[in-house]
Amino acid sequence: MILIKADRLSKSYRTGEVESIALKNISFSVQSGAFAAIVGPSGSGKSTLLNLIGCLDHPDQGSLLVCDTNVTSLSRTEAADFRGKNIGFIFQDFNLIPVLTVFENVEYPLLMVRNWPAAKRRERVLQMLEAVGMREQADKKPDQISGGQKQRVAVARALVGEPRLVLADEPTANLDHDTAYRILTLMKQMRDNFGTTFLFSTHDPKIMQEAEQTFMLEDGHLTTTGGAQ
Ligand SMILES: Nc1ncnc2c1ncn2[C@@H]1O[C@H](COP(=O)(O)OP(=O)(O)OP(=O)(O)O)[C@@H](O)[C@H]1O
Repeated sequence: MILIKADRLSKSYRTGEVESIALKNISFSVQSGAFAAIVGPSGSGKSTLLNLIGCLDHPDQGSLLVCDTNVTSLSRTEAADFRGKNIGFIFQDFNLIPVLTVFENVEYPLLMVRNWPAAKRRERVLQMLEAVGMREQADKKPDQISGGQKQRVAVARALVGEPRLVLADEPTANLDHDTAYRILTLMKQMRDNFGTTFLFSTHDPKIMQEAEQTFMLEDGHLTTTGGAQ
């Protein structure tokens, strides 16, 4: 089953008189359960593409289907509702809330988008912390854990609301290679265990090899696709 289908997507940014083309006529699809990477150098359009798929921005042209929804022209409220139900996000700088504990950071999305009783929330958060190997650290604050551990917590937070899709913008950019590799292994394990589709961006060829499907971007053009279509 196809989870993401992009057809001739284009996106430009205008700053004063200057227009920069971030994506030009991008077409591709991602199957449900994929572990896929968008690869390309800095400025090639990776974040722009992830932002469109995550409904954080609109394309100028083309169509985009995500989780059975045409997201091309959702309103802000519709987009927020769609994201809450379907998409988890992982960021390169982890984006944990410093004043909250590990447990509270993972619980946060449930408080925002799920009307679950406290006991059910607690059970789900502990299940996710267990899955990423961070249950013992539940009461610590983000500044008391390592970068790799922070990203483990971020993986748990992304998955806690049972999204169909996780989008990760350079999730390993701030990690050393061994830790980066372990985070990718963890993400793949989560895909295997929960069936969640993962799409992540990277500029690192070594990290790219961990993906089962790759999309290469260069100056806003999709130059190569590899792996399952
Ligand atoms: N908000 C914006 N305003 C103006 N130009 C932008 C904006 N966001 C991105 N761009 C431009 O669009 C192009 C693609 O940028 P994008 O951030 O998507 O690339 P990227 O591959 O994610 O790069 P990086 O790896 O450095 O994050 C670049 O030329 C960039 O300068």
